[in-house]
Amino acid sequence: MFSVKRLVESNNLSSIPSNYICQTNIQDYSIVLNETEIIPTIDFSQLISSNPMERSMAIQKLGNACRDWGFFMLINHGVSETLRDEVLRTSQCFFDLPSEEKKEYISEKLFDPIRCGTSFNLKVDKTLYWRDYLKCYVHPQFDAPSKPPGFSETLEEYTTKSREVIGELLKGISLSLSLEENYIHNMMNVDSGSQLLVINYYPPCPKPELVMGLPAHTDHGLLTLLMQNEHSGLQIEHNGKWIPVNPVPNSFLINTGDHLEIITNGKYKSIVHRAVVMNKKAARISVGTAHGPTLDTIVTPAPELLSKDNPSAYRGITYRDYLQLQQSRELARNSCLDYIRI
Ligand SMILES: O=C(O)CCC(=O)C(=O)O
Ligand SMILES: [Fe+2]
Repeated sequence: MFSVKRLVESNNLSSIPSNYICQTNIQDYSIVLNETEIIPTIDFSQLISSNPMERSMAIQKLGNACRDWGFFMLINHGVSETLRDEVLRTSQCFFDLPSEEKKEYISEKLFDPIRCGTSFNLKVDKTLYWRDYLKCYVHPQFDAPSKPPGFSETLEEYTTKSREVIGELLKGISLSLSLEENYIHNMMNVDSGSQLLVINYYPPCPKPELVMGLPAHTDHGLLTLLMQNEHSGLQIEHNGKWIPVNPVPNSFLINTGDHLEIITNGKYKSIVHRAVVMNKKAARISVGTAHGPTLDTIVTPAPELLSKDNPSAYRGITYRDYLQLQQSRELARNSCLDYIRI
């Protein structure tokens, strides 16, 4: 399999092949950083609290985080550290498998249930990105590689738990918009919705400042739930600056996706983020689950949120067509949302 991990392991790399050198990366670095900015933290236990006062305050905080940041850390979510560690450990084992054993999963077909590959989309990428990936659709039907032992079972348990967490967050988000608790669930067919697991593997790099793990982009779907191993690399764009994210241990990172932006008619914007490579010695692993509607759902702004002063700003499009649109283009900060904006 064509992979950055193999490239790094097979050559004693001291220089970076020219097709990986990212032109914009270095100058981009100059706008990085303002560590004093405080990324919001949401306490999941308060969001599901039986104390109405506590819950309503948490919902308000959640709404503010979605409106002002499109990004927050989630603590006290109830997913055990053991399970998270096992996901990371078995993911490493998957990427360590000999190429022969991963061959059957190599695919660039968007709707193949299991796909592994490198960069973003080799058909359209002008520069190659310093990441290998495994993507599996885990809902409504669960699919995952049968190797290494225990991988599939661990992923099934983890992705079920992450769906439960996202389900509660979406209830809180509906309420934060003064909609009925199950509004987004019903409108987006969330219970039978699509969930895509993406495991990113960023190998060590001798000159990390020259490459990019994933360029600036937004995620499709309603919400993405992300965790990572001990190495950093995620940056989010906030008020025109790149903010490096150093997650609180054991927290999840949650970001709003394009489809939450559509249904809220732009109130909760899909956040631009990217993954830089920072490590010369160790690999970074991040595990994301993107939660969306069913593929056939036509996503439009919620009529309840529209008015004469706030007319619909997005054309309706099925989730399937949107995914196809995203895959046909380079990954870019100007998300496919530009294409459906009215
Ligand atoms: O690796 C990360 O932290 C971010 C990954 C990401 O943005 C993605 O998979 O869409
Ligand atoms: Fe992303």
